[in-house]
Amino acid sequence: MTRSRVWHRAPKPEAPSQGLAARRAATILVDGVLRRKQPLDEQLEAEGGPLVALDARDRSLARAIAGISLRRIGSLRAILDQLLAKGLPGGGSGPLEAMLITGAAQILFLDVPDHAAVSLAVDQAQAHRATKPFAPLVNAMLRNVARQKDEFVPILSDPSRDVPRWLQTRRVKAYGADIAQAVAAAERSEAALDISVKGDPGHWAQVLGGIVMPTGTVRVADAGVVPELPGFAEGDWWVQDAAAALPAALFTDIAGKRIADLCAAPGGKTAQLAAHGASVTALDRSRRRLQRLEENMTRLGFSVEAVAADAGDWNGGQFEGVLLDAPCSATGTIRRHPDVALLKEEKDIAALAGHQARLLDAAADHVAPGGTLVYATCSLEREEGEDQIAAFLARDSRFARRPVTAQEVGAWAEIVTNEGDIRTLPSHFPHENPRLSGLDGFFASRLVRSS
Ligand SMILES: C[S@@+](CC[C@H](N)C(=O)[O-])C[C@H]1O[C@@H](n2cnc3c(N)ncnc32)[C@H](O)[C@@H]1O
Repeated sequence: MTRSRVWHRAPKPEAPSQGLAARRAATILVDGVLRRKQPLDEQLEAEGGPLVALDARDRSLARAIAGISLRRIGSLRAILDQLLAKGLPGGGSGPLEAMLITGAAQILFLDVPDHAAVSLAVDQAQAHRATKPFAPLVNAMLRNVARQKDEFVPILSDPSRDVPRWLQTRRVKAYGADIAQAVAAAERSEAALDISVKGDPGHWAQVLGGIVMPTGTVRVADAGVVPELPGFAEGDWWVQDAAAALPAALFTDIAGKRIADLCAAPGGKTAQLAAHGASVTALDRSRRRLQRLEENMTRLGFSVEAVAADAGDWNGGQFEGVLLDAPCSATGTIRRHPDVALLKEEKDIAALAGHQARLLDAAADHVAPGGTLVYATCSLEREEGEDQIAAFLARDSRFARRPVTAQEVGAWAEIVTNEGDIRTLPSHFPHENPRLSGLDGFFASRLVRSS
């Protein structure tokens, strides 16, 4: 039987007695998302977080295990369900489910010997009071996963299994069944490192071993540790998904103009505006995130005005350009943040859309007559994109769309809608190397104020 498995690169495995710390950390991360509903990035950035005591190699292994476990959680749960006729004992006491999920993920998707994955999961179960009684079950289950790999091919080959049902249903409704399935398939691959560069993209593609995308983003597969790459410390480039680089690029001739970036941190789009010579006021409600923006601007050598304020009630006056990269469900970024699929709920969409509408109205008042307003979200939900702009244009007659043309985005017609907005999908930019494929799902619209 042909295997449909894709091996994800993990650091070379060690002897089974080693590597327990990395497995334990991965289990804590996955358990944090599943039971405590804590975002992965928040756990990774937290003081004293699970990776703190690990060396670089174990950190990278723990991240790889947690990442693939969350990315393929629907398939992994289906396989465990098939093996566990009566469900998880005790409804899954403590981190039992996370131990099984991370163990099975190593067996099915990572280049880790089966016996190491099984025995390290059993060691973890034995070391934890809540799971100790179930150590024999962990052993039996994971041995069965290893033994029956080929029987799971039908489960593993349906990408929609890894998308929560409510989200898949919405996608089918918004984009049709084929595109929804292509998006789910694209989300199975880990995203590449995308960077925006100050200088010549061709030069940096050569230095970093990457490719140049139609819009000038440099894309690198398997880049390694970002701060150690050439040009990072020197401030020659910054990390930014190719789709995330599109909204700020919709402002034209901004050298010397005043632009307000209203939801700015950590500053990817602020950096683009500054790189094009704009005088940028970067606003964010979160002081912690604004501090990161300031650190990023210092590294890049850009001088911007950073303001900690709520964009909904800020009295900052008028600008020639306003960018509103609004807080959103982030359902376009699941390739990069697989935990989003597990942490968001359908009811969040309407609440976020209401918040975005209020921010959009506030942003509109900061645009001087003749000025440009760019609205963007990294969501695939129409309520946060196309519908939001349709409703705004219907209620604010001062604004009209200035349609984006394919020429403005590297002749990439696929990402421009009939109305002249940008709509990218994770299934865009297919490449023979899956690690170089895909885009974050973004929406962006460019509006101009007449009076
Ligand atoms: C999508 S992120 C921005 C990403 C950023 N534009 C970039 O390119 O790096 C949204 C940001 O909006 C901020 N935010 C959320 N609600 C806000 C509000 N009412 N006023 C100002 N900032 C807000 C969040 O703190 C978060 O940093």
